[in-house]
Amino acid sequence: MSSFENWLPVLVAISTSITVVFILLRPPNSDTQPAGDSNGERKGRIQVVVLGDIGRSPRMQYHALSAAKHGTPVDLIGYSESGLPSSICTNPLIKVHSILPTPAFLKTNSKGLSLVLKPLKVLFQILSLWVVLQYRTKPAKWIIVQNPPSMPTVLVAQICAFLRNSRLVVDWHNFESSILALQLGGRHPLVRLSRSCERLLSRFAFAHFTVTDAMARVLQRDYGLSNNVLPLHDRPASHFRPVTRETQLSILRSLSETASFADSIEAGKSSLLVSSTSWTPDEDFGVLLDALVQYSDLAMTSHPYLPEVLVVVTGKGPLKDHFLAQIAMLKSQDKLEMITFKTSWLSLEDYAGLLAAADVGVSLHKSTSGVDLPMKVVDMFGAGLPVVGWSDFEAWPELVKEGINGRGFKSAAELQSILMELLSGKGNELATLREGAIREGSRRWDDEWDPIAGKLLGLCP
Ligand SMILES: Nc1nc2c(ncn2[C@@H]2O[C@H](COP(=O)(O)OP(=O)(O)O[C@H]3O[C@H](CO)[C@@H](O)[C@H](O)[C@@H]3O)[C@@H](O)[C@H]2O)c(=O)[nH]1
Repeated sequence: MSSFENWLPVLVAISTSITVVFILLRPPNSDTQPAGDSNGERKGRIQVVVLGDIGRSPRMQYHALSAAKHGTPVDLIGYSESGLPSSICTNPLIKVHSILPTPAFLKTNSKGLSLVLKPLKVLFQILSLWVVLQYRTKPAKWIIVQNPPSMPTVLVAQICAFLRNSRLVVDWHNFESSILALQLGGRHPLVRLSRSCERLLSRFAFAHFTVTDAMARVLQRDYGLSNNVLPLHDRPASHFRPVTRETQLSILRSLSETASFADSIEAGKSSLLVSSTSWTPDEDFGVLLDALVQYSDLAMTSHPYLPEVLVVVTGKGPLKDHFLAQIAMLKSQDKLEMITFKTSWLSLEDYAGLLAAADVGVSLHKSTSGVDLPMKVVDMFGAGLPVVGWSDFEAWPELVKEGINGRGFKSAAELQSILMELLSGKGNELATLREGAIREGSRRWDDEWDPIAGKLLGLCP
């Protein structure tokens, strides 16, 4: 495709969105009172917005729960694809508002059709988000919006905040431009356009939360943001917790993914390795497969003392089938004889239990920006699970302390040798890392949120 063709959908989307905004400028229940006025309802109301599946957006759920804990009414806005934890569903202060899902025919991969359908998809997203933010919810004092995606979410939230006199806080999980660069290359015009949009839009926000200190530095240095850039690290929620050996065994027996291995794990003949993912291109499961092929080969030949490994990968997402096909091929070639793979999507309670009962957690998150971090590692620490993760990016040491609560690797060969060290006889190193993980996980989300976000939002001293 020529670069003009690449640009066209974006230009059409931007112009269409601006047109739509002007058409809809005056919502019926608009409220132009200044933020924080005497209107009781509005005074503390917070909207938490993600253009993604709320059930798979734990950080946005945690924002909602924390604000509600301080007595604030919350509108939690996003797609309703996966089930939500009961702490959200039964909370009288949290109201979930579903954004209309994008129709399947607009999600085409065909290059020709995408010229027409991509702008339509963006337009559809703008309209459905707009309807929720402007018509189905009351004006709020604060809007916390997840970035990415920044287009069109942050743009729409920004305009709604302006029209309703709300204060916008951008919650930076990563940069949209760096995710796009993974597919298109860093010099692609769309990537540059996305970076410019992110930069421009972020200027108008009242404040910014970032998932790392390194990300805050990038916003200050490269995006020119000077005020209210607040690192707010992910921390485990209370449902992730370490459990006793007896509870681990009963969890292993109760979960269908692990039940047939429970005795063998108890006897030390098998180990349980867990990874969670959204099956996106920034996680290379090929690295794990390569490492396990080498591990299986050694366990079958020169290192017969190595245990069998049950690998449970949890999560939903686009690349899952590709990964399953790779496993089937390796199995048919007898390259994974010591390894059993299971994939699953579990209830929150079972997911937390699985992490607490496992031997090692694996993170393959490669960080497109270098300054974001995988939330799954935080879940694992909360459950007292040692982590082995891809470490070749700037922010990794902000989360994992080498040899204390986890180990980092930069290649399949390194991962294989770490797994051999940790799993052979489940030696002392694993026990040391487990103690470190429990220590690291003991600082919880509320301990982090209250003094930073709670203070900014006026909910905590
Ligand atoms: N209930 C349930 N949840 C699951 C399951 N498997 C995974 N999850 C959820 O899915 C998350 C992992 O999804 P990813 O999309 O792989 O997230 P990540 O890379 O670990 O971190 C993301 O969020 C960070 C900020 O919070 C970002 O910094 C990072 O870039 C990324 O977007 C887990 O933390 C967990 O909440 C499951 O079986 N059941």
